[in-house]
Amino acid sequence: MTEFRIVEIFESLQGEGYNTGMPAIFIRFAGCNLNCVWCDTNFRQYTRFTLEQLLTKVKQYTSKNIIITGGEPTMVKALPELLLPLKQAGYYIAIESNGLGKVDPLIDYIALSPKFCYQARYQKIAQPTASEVRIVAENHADFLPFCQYIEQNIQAKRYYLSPCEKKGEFNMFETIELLGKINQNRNNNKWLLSIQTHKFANIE
Ligand SMILES: Nc1nc2[nH]cc(C(=O)O)c2c(=O)[nH]1
Ligand code: SF4
Ligand SMILES: [Mg+2]
Repeated sequence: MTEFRIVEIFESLQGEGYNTGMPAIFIRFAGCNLNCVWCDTNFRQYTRFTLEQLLTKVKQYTSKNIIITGGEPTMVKALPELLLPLKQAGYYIAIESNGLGKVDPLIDYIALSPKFCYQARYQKIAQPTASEVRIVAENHADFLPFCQYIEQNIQAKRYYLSPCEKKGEFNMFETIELLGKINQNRNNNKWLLSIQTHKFANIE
């Protein structure tokens, strides 16, 4: 029987990107194909859930929005087995992915966060379309060329830079400075700022 490796399930508000404030049930899957030094998620500790246990748990919450996250949820082979019954039950499903895997077509909203620290891995683009792209801002001479490369190769409605949290500090100045540079000489289709607002609101 299929088992899902789940780090946590909780109901909260989307903290990041265009849907900030949207109530949602977060399903955090274990496992990731990357190992970013500033990763804020323990994706190695998990509990096993059967499909039935997972669906029962989800239905205990009030929200009709689901955010599939991780870890890296595109690595979860059995994901379609979960997505189909969730869609049939009327849930709106969003995903948070690093963009290295293909996103299932049943997903309604795709947020991709390509990682500059693994830029060589993005030479081949697995998922060339998204609802939004969010890149964690890094202070490096090659960072903005990476953002431009992603903008050219992943077609999205919106592009964001997001401050990076290291040891409880956000590189806010660096981030807005980078935004200024990438938006120089453009009025529309600007890159936007995405903040992990849940960390300031002290919610999950
Ligand atoms: N509130 C809240 N919003 C989020 N958006 C993306 C998250 C993630 O960890 O993928 C996250 C998270 O962990 N909490
Ligand atoms: S891709 Fe995301 S979950 Fe995976 S190591 Fe990097 S920050 Fe952590
Ligand atoms: Mg998080």
